[in-house]
Order: sequence, then structure tokens, then C-alpha cells
Amino acid sequence: MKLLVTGGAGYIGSIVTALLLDAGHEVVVLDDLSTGHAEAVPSGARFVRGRVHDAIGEVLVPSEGFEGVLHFAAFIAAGESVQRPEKYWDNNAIGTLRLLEAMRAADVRRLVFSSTANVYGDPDEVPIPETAAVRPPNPYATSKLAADHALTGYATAHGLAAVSLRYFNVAGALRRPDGSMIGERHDPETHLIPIALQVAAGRREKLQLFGDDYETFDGTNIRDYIHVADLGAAHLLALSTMDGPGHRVYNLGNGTGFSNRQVVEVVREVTGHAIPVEMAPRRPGDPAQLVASSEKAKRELRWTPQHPELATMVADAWDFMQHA
Ligand SMILES: NC(=O)c1ccc[n+]([C@@H]2O[C@H](COP(=O)([O-])OP(=O)(O)OC[C@H]3O[C@@H](n4cnc5c(N)ncnc54)[C@H](O)[C@@H]3O)[C@@H](O)[C@H]2O)c1
Ligand SMILES: O=c1ccn([C@@H]2O[C@H](COP(=O)(O)OP(=O)(O)O[C@H]3O[C@H](CO)[C@@H](O)[C@H](O)[C@H]3O)[C@@H](O)[C@H]2O)c(=O)[nH]1
Repeated sequence: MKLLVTGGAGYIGSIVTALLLDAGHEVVVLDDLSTGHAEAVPSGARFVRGRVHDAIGEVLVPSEGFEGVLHFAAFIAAGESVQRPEKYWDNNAIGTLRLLEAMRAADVRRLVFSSTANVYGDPDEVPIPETAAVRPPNPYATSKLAADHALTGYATAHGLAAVSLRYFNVAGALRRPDGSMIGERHDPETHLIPIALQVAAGRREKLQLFGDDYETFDGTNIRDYIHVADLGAAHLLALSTMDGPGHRVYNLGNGTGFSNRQVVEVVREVTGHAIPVEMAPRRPGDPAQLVASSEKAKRELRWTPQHPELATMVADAWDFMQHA
């Protein structure tokens, strides 16, 4: 297929672009490099630098013959979104609407959307199924949920075939057949694993742990980590199962929760380095516990994670960090 990937210079978008190219698809990447890196766009993809809001109408034209879109472009820091909700509503909700309108104008009907586990907030049941109540705990999650709802409306009214993949916490790096790696390079970094690895690498003095008074077994937040290569594979499966109008939602995680303290321990074990930790206040907008039930994806997409161990994800991210 000929596919447009928004956000393809970012962490997950660049990795999915590589997997799409490996599978024989033709890919055009649209990215404004607000948080991404031009050199992360895999060779083989055509790169257009531009912001979805401004450039999508020029890129997604009928004469290009796109058959689908994978929409990664977004701002992703839940903590920052509490301080700057306007930034998140504009980029994540309005950006998605601009994309949907451009797709309608160009009659492009397939969309895979990066939704998030964050929409569930503090859930009633763990592991969390797709049928759980949504209680977005911060503007990042609300802006993503708004986009999810827009997809449902466009599927009903305008014949869109859409899949929202609700990623839990993504980690690790992709090893390419030639031995090179693609991984996470956010600046500033906000995610727990790469920050802990930066401490291990001596690039930071210590790690701050945000809150140890949550109602969890050791007081710190619990998250479910998914290897970025497994996540990428789910995108290809989602694309291959799109056969008509409708909006489907899938949770993608491993069903195992790790507390923030446990994550730090795994980073210590994998790297062999001390990780000095300092307790800090809770980060506003953090749900206590997010652990996925991905039974629906396993059943309907025939998705089987190949790298479910947290230690593998940490080791791959560590490898990438040392070679980047
Ligand atoms: N990283 C995670 O753990 C995680 C978990 C759940 C969901 N997600 C979702 O996955 C997607 C990708 O996340 P990531 O970790 O790769 O983030 P990232 O910041 O590495 O990548 C996002 C990319 O989108 C680009 N971008 C942002 N706004 C844009 C715009 N308006 N127009 C054009 N380009 C734009 C950025 O330059 C960047 O290259 C996001 O939608 C995010 O919400 C990520
Ligand atoms: O320096 C740090 C960084 C993070 N944390 C904690 O570590 C946990 C994980 O945080 P982080 O790695 O920032 O991820 P999340 O906030 O869980 O969000 C990620 O995972 C979500 C899906 O669950 C995605 O939607 C988001 O885009 C993505 O940033 C949270 O309890 C944080 O408070 C710390 O204690 N210290």
C-alpha cells in the first residue's frame, strides 16, 4: 500500500515506518520535527517536513493515491499537559480533525491512530479491557480521547475504516537487519526508563521518583511496558484487517504491571550500574495503575508479543543509548 505516516521522525513512528518499508509498503512521512529527528526517518521513505495542521492538505492530495494513514504526530507528555492544556488540545485533538478532513477530501479511508492507555485513568478493573470506563486524568488523555471519539463519528458518517491502538508504556528499540538500531531520543526526556538509563550512563546524577504514597503495593505507580517492536507489529496487523467502515479499539500491553521502583531495579540489574533515587512529590495527572488486557488484539488481530520481558526492553533501550 501507499501510506502516509504522520510523526514518522519520532520514536514510534520511525520504527513503524521501518517495519512498513520492510513489509514492502511505500511510505511518505510528514513530520514538523517539533520533537522528532530528520535522521530518524528510515531511508526508503519520502520525508516531507511540515505541521499536520498546515501541510496535510498539500500532502494528502488525490493524485498521490494514498491508501491509508498512520497518525502518530502528537505531543505526548501527560505531566506537561496539566500545565499546558492548550498545547495538547491544539496538537492532538485539532491536528487529528485537520487530518480527518483532509482524508475525507482526498477520499482516503484507512486510518491507524495512536491512542493511549492514559484514557482509562484510574480503572475499576485490572487488567483493563477496552470496555472499561474512560476517565482521562490529564489534558493529554482528554485530547487523545476526543480524537478517538472523532474517529467513531467519521466512521459512522463518512465511511472511515479506523483502528485506535491504545498503547500502554512503550519501551525498547528496534534492531534492524543490518545491525543498526532505532530508538527513543526525546529532548528533554520525560519517560522513566530512558531517564533511569541516562543515570546509569552517567548523564544524570539521579532519578527522581514521583510519589511513593499511591495505593499500590510499594506506593509507586504501576505501568505495563510493551516492546516497541511488538507494538510496531500490531500496526501492520491492524492495517491488514481493515476491510470496511467502522472504528475498532485495541489495548496493547503485556498484562504485567511493574511499579516504578521495580523498573529502577530492572535497570540496575540490566546495566550493572547504581541508580541513585530521590523521592519527589506526585506528578499531577498520573494514574496510579495502568495494566492492559490485550486479549482482544490477540484474538482479532492475531497479535503475539515476541518480547514480553521488561529486561529485554531495558537491554535494547540500553544498547541503543550506548550506540546513539
Ligand atoms: N511513547 C509512549 O509510551 C506512548 C504511549 C501511548 C501512546 N503514545 C502515542 O504514540 C505516538 C508517538 O509517540 P512517540 O513516543 O513516538 O512520540 P515522539 O514525540 O517521539 O514522536 C511524535 C512525532 O510527531 C511529530 N509531530 C508532533 N506534532 C506534529 C504535528 N502537528 N505535525 C507534524 N508532526 C508532528 C514530532 O516531531 C515527532 O517526530 C503519539 O501519538 C503518542 O501519543 C506513545
Ligand atoms: O523522572 C521520572 C519520570 C517518570 N516517573 C514516573 O514513571 C511512571 C511512568 O512515567 P512516564 O515514563 O513519563 O510514562 P507515562 O506518564 O505513564 O506515559 C507514557 O505512557 C502513556 C501510556 O500509558 C502514554 O500515553 C504517554 O504518552 C507516555 O508518555 C509515572 O508514574 C511517572 O510519574 C518518575 O517517577 N520519574
